[in-house]
Amino acid sequence: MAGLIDRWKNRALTPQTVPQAEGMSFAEGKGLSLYRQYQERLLQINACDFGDLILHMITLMQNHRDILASIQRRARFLLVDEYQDTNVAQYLWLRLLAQRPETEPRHICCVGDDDQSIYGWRGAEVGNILRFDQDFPGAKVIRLEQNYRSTGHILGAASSLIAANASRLGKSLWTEAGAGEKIDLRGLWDANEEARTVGDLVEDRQRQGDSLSEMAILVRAGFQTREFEERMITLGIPYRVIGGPRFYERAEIRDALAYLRLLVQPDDDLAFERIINLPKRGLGTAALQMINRLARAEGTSMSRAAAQLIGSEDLRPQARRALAHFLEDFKRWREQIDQLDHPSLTELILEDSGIVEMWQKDKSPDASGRLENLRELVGAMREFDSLNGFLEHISLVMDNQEASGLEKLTIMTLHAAKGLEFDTVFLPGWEEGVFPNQRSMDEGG
Ligand SMILES: Nc1ncnc2c1ncn2[C@@H]1O[C@H](COP(=O)(O)OP(=O)(O)OP(=O)(O)O)[C@@H](O)[C@H]1O
Repeated sequence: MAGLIDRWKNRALTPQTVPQAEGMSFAEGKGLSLYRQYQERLLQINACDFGDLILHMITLMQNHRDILASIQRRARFLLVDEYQDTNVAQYLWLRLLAQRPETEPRHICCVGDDDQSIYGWRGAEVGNILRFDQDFPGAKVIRLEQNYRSTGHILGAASSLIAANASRLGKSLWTEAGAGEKIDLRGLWDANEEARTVGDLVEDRQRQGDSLSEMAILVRAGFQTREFEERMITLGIPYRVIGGPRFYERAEIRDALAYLRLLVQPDDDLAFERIINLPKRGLGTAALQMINRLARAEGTSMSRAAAQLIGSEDLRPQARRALAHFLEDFKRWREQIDQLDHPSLTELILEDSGIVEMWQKDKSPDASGRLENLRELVGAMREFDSLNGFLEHISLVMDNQEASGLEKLTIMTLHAAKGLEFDTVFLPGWEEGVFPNQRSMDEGG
């Protein structure tokens, strides 16, 4: 619901202006009415959400011309960066600010690059920049075509790729930096081979005296960092993941690992505590405290204390039932250890426990990335002979504390890399469905 409302706000739609058909689109037709109630509640508690910051300004400026005029008098020079990433609401807000009376000078300067529009998925409208000279007649368009960042070969390759884009103003980049090294293009079998090859190339460059902090691996989606992280750990190359935790430190991965650890080691209290109420199964703090107290009193593990508790009357019946289910699930999964291979067993656990469903129902923007990470985890397990072997590997990986002060190789998504510069860049995973991402092909933007 939060996502839906945010998208409406990005398009400058208030509860009064959401089109009727769209208003019926959520919660069995209640979307619009929930939006209205949400706005009323915000008003009652004198609060604004992020989208309101601009939406209220638009409403205010549209309905109170005197206020608009006074703001226009104060904001005489407008400078906008990353114009290609503005959404409808920001655009309308800007138009209102910029439309000073004809008799007064208008000063607005927008910098942007239609070829770098990467935020369509959160409401950015590349159309804003494409229409700029019509929206602001008389504005002068200056093409900044000299590039200071990249060498000739890189510009050439990038320009010919982007030439295939459908909506763009078009420009021809050039540089005085010289042709530079050629782009090294290789077809490799899978991510594992990519990680090996990149690892070797990084080492080669290090031997030639290149600094690790001048090298980066850029991936399209978060789950892809895993192969590279493992390879760098094996080679002892210090690395950092920008824009998010390292793969095995991500919350959903730690959750899944806790399930697996408890599976093979029922006395692992840390794992037990992490997942006892994840996904939520009505075993809150009270139940947990009771299990904890009993475990300490008896000098036993929480799993064993929990098993005792379900035979007693101490817990509320609902919590007792939930706890019994939880323990039965684990008993059933343990019986499968010898029947199923460990990736299939993990898939089963992720499904049965409700973890997958929990993320499928989650409407936050990173939920689909978390599901991808979980799939990647199952994929990673296939490289090991047994569950124990895999878990041992993980403890080694997790132990590999981030060394501070050292030069590090950077691993990050292309989105996080915007505006940064490196001497050597590796771009793995350019394959159907990954880059471009399948979702962006299906949904556009
Ligand atoms: N006139 C110049 N002479 C030399 N170097 C320059 C010049 N202008 C920009 N640069 C260099 O080019 C790089 C990119 O500059 P800048 O960040 O201003 O570009 P940008 O177009 O705003 O980038 P983006 O598209 O990411 O917004 C920087 O390393 C900067 O130092």
